[in-house]
Amino acid sequence: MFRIRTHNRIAERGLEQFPRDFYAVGPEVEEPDALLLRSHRLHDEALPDSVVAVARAGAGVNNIPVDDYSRRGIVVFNTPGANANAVKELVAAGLFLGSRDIVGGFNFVQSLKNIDQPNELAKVLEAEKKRFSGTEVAGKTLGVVGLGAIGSLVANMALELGMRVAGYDPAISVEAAWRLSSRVEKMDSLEALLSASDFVSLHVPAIEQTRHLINAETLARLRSGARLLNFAREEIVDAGAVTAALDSGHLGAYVTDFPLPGLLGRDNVIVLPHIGASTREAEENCSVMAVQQLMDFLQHGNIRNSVNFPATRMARDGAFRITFSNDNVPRVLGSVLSVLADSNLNVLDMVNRSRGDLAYNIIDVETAPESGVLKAIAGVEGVIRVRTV
Ligand SMILES: NC(=O)C1=CN([C@@H]2O[C@H](COP(=O)(O)OP(=O)(O)OC[C@H]3O[C@@H](n4cnc5c(N)ncnc54)[C@H](O)[C@@H]3O)[C@@H](O)[C@H]2O)C=CC1
Ligand SMILES: O=C(O)CCC(=O)C(=O)O
Repeated sequence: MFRIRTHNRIAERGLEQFPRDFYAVGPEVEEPDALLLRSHRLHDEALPDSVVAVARAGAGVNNIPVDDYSRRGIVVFNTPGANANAVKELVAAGLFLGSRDIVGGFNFVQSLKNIDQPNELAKVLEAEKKRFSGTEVAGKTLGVVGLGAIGSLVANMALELGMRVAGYDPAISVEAAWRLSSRVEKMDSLEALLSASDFVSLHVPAIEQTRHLINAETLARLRSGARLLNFAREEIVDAGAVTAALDSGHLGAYVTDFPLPGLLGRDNVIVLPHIGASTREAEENCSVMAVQQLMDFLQHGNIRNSVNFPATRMARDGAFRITFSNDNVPRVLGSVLSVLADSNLNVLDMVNRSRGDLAYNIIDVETAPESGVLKAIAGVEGVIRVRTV
């Protein structure tokens, strides 16, 4: 029986893939083998010793202490691209919310609910509508910072709206580069992108290197009146610097999915309650992908879409399987193979992959390994965690 503890609302379409005869799943599950969550924050929360994997049904993993878990051999998964279209569509809305006073106009019309004569209503609307005029996005330049799963879709979408698009991503993946239209102008630096853009949309992960990427200095590079969209994460933007730039008029508007008290109640700030990925389709995609990855890992030891361990997969034909993670240093694999040889276990197949400081191994053996063998493997210097699956 595998035990999965869930946090947040995980779409049923994924959860129903767990065969219930050998999976216990739910928020109250004790001694879980794995956690399945969305934005639930795991920093400062004790992790049960039983956990071997954490699956994030979504893209960002800044709610998970990945470095700490890596040292403990806990495999962290995410679901790359599964919610990208949902975010792209909300960014499209964000562009229009930032360029036309849709929110002001909507609130104004709502405030007229006590006028019951159509003629009188029409008169007030005609007299006041000039207060809510805006600009068009067509012909303007959108700068996209981060051209991964979401940024590349946003860039291509903006071209379809008739915008010019500039992109900046010093570590763009081959896959994202293939997706990107050749009409997107590649910028050499963030500063160059900011000074060329009327709108800027952020699509980078929240990591140490991107904390306050947008600050007083970088905001100063923006064209006067430019609009900033942040559907990535709160910490990428220095909110104090943004409010100062809004107050001075240098920044025309801030549209974000990440509310903070100082941002609320301002005319030129549009704040949404982190709903970028809140569509039925995205929630289902993320849930299905996360569940499939977890099951493949728990039942077969295969790793796909992990943010800390190397992708590792080996076909299975009924053999007994041992998996182990280790520090990526010489002699660990050799010592483990010696343990197997000393125990008369015949190796049928094996795979060894590394990523940075970590390595992961799948070894199929002909006969069932006894618990003493697993203990001996765990005792090899550099081995982090051992399982039989
Ligand atoms: N509002 C919401 O509900 C959602 C927000 N997100 C946020 O969006 C972020 C991006 O998501 P994806 O596009 O799926 O991730 P991704 O991993 O596919 O793309 C991120 C891209 O940012 C680039 N990058 C990293 N540091 C950079 C820097 N300093 N300057 C420029 N580019 C840089 C990377 O090379 C990569 O290509 C997530 O990490 C998450 O924080 C994701 C999904 C939903
Ligand atoms: O699960 C959610 O609603 C948040 C999605 C998100 O922010 C992400 O995937 O990074």
